[in-house]
Amino acid sequence: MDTTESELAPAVRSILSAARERSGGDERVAVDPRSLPAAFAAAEADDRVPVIAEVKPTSPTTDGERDEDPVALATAMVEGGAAALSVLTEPEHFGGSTDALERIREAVDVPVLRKDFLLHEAQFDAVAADVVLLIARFLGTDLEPMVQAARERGFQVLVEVHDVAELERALAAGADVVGVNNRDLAALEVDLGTFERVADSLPTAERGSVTLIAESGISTNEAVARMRRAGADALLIGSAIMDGPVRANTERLTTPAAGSDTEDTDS
Ligand SMILES: O=C(O)c1ccccc1NCC(=O)[C@H](O)[C@H](O)COP(=O)(O)O
Repeated sequence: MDTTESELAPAVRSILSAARERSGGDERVAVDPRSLPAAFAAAEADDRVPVIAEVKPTSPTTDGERDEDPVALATAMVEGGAAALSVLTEPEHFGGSTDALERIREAVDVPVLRKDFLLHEAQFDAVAADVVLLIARFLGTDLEPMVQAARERGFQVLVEVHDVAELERALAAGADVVGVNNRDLAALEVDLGTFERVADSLPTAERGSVTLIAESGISTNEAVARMRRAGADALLIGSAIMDGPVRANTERLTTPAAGSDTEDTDS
């Protein structure tokens, strides 16, 4: 891990400590994944903003917990126009489960991202998904072998970064889908300028071959437009969809806003 443990918010230290202890599956998983880039292209062709809607029952920065059936939430997100889904499988801090992911993936036909804090290869074998998340900040020199181990099982890989140095490490590890998290996992503060700065540093040679996803803190159509102007091929949105009626929230954020060039005031 690049960041020293003491720099992290206490909640994140607790998440990592639990993640280190979590076991994997008994048998090696082999996946025939639904294509994430194809799902984004299909959304664009249908005039929808490509959004990965996140089933996130709770989190360290959320008050309360949504206890509805995760399959009902996921289905409503797809009905609202989500191109893909992200499902938290972290149980202790996000209220997620591998069982929920399994049931959601059976119920929908869009790609499903497993959102978790994966630190060991065996943890890939806990459940099949179309995409797995690997967080550059927490994997250090293990990033490249973890990317390879995920691909050997058939998973597509979303490598999450937060700054330009992590973007360089992600590209060196062979990432072709990169998520830029606007949430600083050390301080848990959100700044939409993070995506703008990191996307701007993507080398010209990589622009056609890397799918860029803006993650976290996106709650308005103005923020959606701002991330798209900065080069986001897709957006990962959790709280703004989970906070209220998920179908209507997804519909609002996947529908390009009239006047999307208005100045955004989100920080
Ligand atoms: O969301 C949190 O509170 C959180 C706390 C500590 C570590 C990670 C956290 N979130 C992970 C995520 O990346 C988000 O769930 C995801 O990007 C969606 O963000 P948002 O739209 O802001 O819910």
